[in-house]
Amino acid sequence: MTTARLSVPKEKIKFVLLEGIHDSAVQTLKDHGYTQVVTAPKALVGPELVELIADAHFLGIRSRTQLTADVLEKAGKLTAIGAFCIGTNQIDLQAALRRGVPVFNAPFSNTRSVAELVLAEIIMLMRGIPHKNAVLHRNGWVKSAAGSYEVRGKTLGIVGYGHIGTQIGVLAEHLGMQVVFVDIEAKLPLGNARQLPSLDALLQAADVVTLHVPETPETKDMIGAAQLARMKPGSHLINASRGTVVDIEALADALQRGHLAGAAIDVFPVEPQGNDARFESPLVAFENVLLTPHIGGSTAEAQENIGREVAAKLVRYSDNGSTVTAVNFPEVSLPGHAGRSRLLHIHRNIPGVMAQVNERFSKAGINIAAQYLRTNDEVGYVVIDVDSDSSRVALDELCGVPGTIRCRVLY
Ligand SMILES: NC(=O)c1ccc[n+]([C@@H]2O[C@H](COP(=O)([O-])OP(=O)(O)OC[C@H]3O[C@@H](n4cnc5c(N)ncnc54)[C@H](O)[C@@H]3O)[C@@H](O)[C@H]2O)c1
Ligand SMILES: O=C(O)[C@H](O)COP(=O)(O)O
Repeated sequence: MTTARLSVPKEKIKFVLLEGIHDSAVQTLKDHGYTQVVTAPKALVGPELVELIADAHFLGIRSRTQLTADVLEKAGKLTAIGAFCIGTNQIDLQAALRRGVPVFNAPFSNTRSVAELVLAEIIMLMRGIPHKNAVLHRNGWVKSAAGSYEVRGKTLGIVGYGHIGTQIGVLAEHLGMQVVFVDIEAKLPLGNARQLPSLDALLQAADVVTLHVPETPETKDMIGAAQLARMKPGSHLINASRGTVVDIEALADALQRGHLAGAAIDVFPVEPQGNDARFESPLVAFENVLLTPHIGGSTAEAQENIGREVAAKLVRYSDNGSTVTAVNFPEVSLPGHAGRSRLLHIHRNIPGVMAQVNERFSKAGINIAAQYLRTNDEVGYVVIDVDSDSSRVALDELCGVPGTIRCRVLY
């Protein structure tokens, strides 16, 4: 891979924001002097995506845009990526790291929105509302208590007790539910929640099972035919995590046989690219399934906050070099550098790079005012503050160091 020298004046830095990212992001960028912002309302794929990001310095996406190693390879100027959501499974994080591109996300801003939706779905499912609603839309009438239950006293099983799972547990207890959960980590149970030793134990105990794990190789098809068979007859499944976590054919089969009384599904193995595309799923046949178009985090509050939060992280990286909260990159927290020039150097983590940097600066007579270094297994990130009149020479020296992936001077 060739070394990228990326020192661009602010007004020439190009941001591309896809998937209808909230205007608060554009406003935040403008407030900080970044005026070249291109937006698109949906996810892009193939040549359309490659063409738009070919000269982008910063790219903002949500959960739909797939940033593979191949796509990243074609975005030679890319400096950082913002995932304006929680999940980062749509990005090849290792490929981005190897290209010296940090990835930032919004780990909390939409979690309350998901928790509120799931809480509503628990009640809707336990009262059989999806089916009753569908019947009335066909001019029918089903006034009956059969299959309708209060949630009070019932058991909610939470799979993945993180930011979303914990909030749902607390809200559900307020409704009088018993809460059990599983997680790969030992977690502090909030309220009266209890951590169970296995997924099987949870599936056998819960009246409603709700999934809140990330997409990983371990969570792929985590709920398949065998797990669905272990759920209580007449129980309900909610998935607002990732579409890959549930085997949809197996779920359709469990619903068909009447083993499950209902489900609420917000995420799907294959989702349409945008609002003009067609949605296909075997679940459309079931009136007892609440289907939503991946809108768990789609509220005005969440999207506005995410827009501001992730744009601010990109601005901070661009203005200051800070990589704090990057999900794939050595994290460096940096003070301001008023009165000095700041150089950023991203290199392969091989022996001798720092020795080379210091030797070259010493030979060129460049005084280092401050230096910060963090590494991980693959990459080193060093930030060097120098007197402004030596910044050009310093950049030339830095870019010449063997192992350099990227070097940049901040204006
Ligand atoms: N539907 C939506 O619009 C929407 C919105 C936000 C987030 N999400 C999805 O929800 C997921 C969870 O969000 P969060 O903020 O709670 O994340 P989080 O990282 O705070 O929590 C995830 C929890 O899952 C646990 N976990 C990981 N692998 C596991 C496994 N194999 N078995 C059991 N537990 C496991 C983790 O230890 C962690 O406690 C996100 O990764 C994202 O994919 C969807
Ligand atoms: O990962 C997330 O935060 C959710 O899946 C929401 O994704 P979205 O921004 O594409 O709605």
